[in-house]
Amino acid sequence: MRMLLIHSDYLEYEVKDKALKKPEEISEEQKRDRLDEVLAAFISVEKVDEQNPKEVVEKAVKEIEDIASQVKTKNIFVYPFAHLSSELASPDVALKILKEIEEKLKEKGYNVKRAPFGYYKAFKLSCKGHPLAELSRTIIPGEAKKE
Ligand SMILES: NCC(=O)N[C@H]1[C@@H](O)[C@H](n2cnc3c(N)ncnc32)O[C@@H]1CO
Repeated sequence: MRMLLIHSDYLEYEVKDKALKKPEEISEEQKRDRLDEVLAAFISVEKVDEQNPKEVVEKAVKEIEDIASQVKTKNIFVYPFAHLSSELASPDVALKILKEIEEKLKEKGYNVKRAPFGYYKAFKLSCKGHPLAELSRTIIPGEAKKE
């Protein structure tokens, strides 16, 4: 899994078009949304993550919690982003993993939104520019076989 984490004054998106034949079903409200004072987590779920989704979810949540506490925000935007890797997981596995990251963070008391999966979206972001405002993480499941 590859994550780009941006601490931002806000993130807002608007769904534009389908990017998959069968994108995630969404309500009218989910077609656009916004969160202020947010840690945006742009996530590419990778093929290797399919070997141990549970462990990847746990590691991703831990990394996001760690950074959220450093930048002092409880607002998290989980954003599916297929542009950080050339070895993407299947959409079904990717969506399942992203939903579990969202759920785990909510269980831990974070205010979490997740952008819709399988769409092209316009988005606006206002990076805060401090030294921890732009970070990236690579997560590999421990038992992953080295090919
Ligand atoms: N910027 C627009 C966009 O990325 N759209 C992506 C994601 O919303 C989602 N998607 C598909 N596979 C994946 C994956 N492995 N990891 C994350 N998202 C995925 O499906 C769209 C087309 O690839």
